Amino acid sequence: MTASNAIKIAPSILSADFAQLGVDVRAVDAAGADYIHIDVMDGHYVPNITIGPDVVKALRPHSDKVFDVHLMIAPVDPYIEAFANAGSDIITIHAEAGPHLHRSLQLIKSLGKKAGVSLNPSTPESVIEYVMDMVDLVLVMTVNPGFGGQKFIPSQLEKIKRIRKMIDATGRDIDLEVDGGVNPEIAPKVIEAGANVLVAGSATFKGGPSEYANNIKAIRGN
Ligand SMILES: O=C(CO)[C@@H](O)[C@H](O)COP(=O)(O)O
Ligand SMILES: [Co+2]
Repeated sequence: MTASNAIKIAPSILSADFAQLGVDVRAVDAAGADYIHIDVMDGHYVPNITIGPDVVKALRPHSDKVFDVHLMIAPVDPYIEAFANAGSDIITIHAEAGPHLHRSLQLIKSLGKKAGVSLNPSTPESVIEYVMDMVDLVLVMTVNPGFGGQKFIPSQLEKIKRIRKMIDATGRDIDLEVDGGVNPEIAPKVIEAGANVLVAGSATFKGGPSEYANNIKAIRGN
């Protein structure tokens, strides 16, 4: 395995202590996180409300790690620039949320950010066929979006395998990220299927700050 396809762990701060998010971002950074996964929910596209661009901006000075911003917003286009300006490195949108996927990806790229597309468990991989030349990351949701702490949906392993083939066929360095219910037992299965970025919320933050490094190590499998 080369450095470019080494496994990356992206703690989802949805499971952090919201009363001291900056402290928890520093803690997972120091504990070995590769990306900081930030779940943005609008109470419309998903049945939960989390954080906005001002919070991303406030967190930015707390870590130099990649800010992997997962936007669960519809329509998402009016908010992309604010999240870019807030310090996002990767901006991931849901395939159906733009509402025009190609246009949304063009916007993200025009702002100089890496662009990701997220697929819900019921969304087929065919929706990304004609935008593969624009994406830097494909996110496979292995739970329905909206909440942390849900159970991994095994049917998504086949989708991960198919997307790995689509990515390899491009010859480009595109992250294949898996999000939802990932823990040390599930991690080897999604890696085997072809994922290289593992989001983990509850499995990273369980047990409190003294456990973050052990938890990340256990998910990474070393
Ligand atoms: O985007 C989402 C949920 O919509 C995720 O990022 C979850 O927050 C991951 O949490 P765990 O399933 O790992 O607890
Ligand atoms: Co997420």
